[in-house]
Amino acid sequence: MSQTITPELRAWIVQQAQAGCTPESVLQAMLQAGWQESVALDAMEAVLEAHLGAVAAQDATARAAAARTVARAAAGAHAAERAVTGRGVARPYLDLSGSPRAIDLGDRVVTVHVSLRRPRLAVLGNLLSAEECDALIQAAQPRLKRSRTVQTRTGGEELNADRTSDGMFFRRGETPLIQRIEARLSRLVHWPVENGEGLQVLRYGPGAEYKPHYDYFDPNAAGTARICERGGQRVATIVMYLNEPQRGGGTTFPDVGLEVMPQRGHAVFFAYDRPEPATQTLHGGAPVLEGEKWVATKWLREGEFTV
Ligand SMILES: O=C(O)CCC(=O)C(=O)O
Ligand SMILES: [Fe+2]
Repeated sequence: MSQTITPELRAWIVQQAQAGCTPESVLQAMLQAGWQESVALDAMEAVLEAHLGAVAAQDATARAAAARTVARAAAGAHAAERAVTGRGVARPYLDLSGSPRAIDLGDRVVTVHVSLRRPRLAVLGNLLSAEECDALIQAAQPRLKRSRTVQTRTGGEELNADRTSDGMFFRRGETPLIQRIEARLSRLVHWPVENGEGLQVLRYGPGAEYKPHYDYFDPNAAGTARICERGGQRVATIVMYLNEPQRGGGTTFPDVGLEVMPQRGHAVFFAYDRPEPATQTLHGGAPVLEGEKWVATKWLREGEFTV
């Protein structure tokens, strides 16, 4: 069957939500009708969120009650997704309900440029100031070494031919600047500072790249259990751009043909609620063609990452 969201399907989903049907039962009905699970979940979320937006634009009296019902259903769609996929736990997320152009984090107003459902991804602007970017580069520069990647085969670290950048890690909370940025990221994605790994800074020279990879640890690799003793799996990534190479160096997402261009102070957030390719979070740093590229990466774990 065709897996597109028709106007009839939209109307039916909204009707079910307004009639008080549980999101689980709506989802079950869609699965029985032959919908693929991921498409059904996307459809439910998309329709309910869009409906919520439309309701908010209508007159005030009808608005409040209808919005409450549909908001409950939209929240339920997330819950249904977690139930169906065996994920009973919270994950880092951006609050993009109502399609905001900007998110006020208290000390900074971050702009929202692109949001994607699958992979769960957002491109953000103004996450770091130019001064913060420069300060991170300055502090990282003397500590750079050829990048190593965590080796899931053994649980140790090794040089990796797929990754030709230089890198270093700050300790979590290492300096007031790092503390400020970590607290901001925590507010952005509703995730405890303690669940974050130390901030990693990478420098790519001309020709350097990071071939497409997943940030989660391969569940089938022998070393993964050991790595996950400290904080569990990785569940989300925030890549922050600290400068702008002249050409090349975008962050690519081959499953969806997306390339995010490095802009100083901007960032790409993506989340993977299970360690599976179905999350479509395969990504890489494309070769830098001219100039240098600097990024800071924050990896978020399921639980507290002990430093
Ligand atoms: O450099 C990039 O654009 C991507 C970096 C990355 O994938 C990572 O640090 O895990
Ligand atoms: Fe990565």
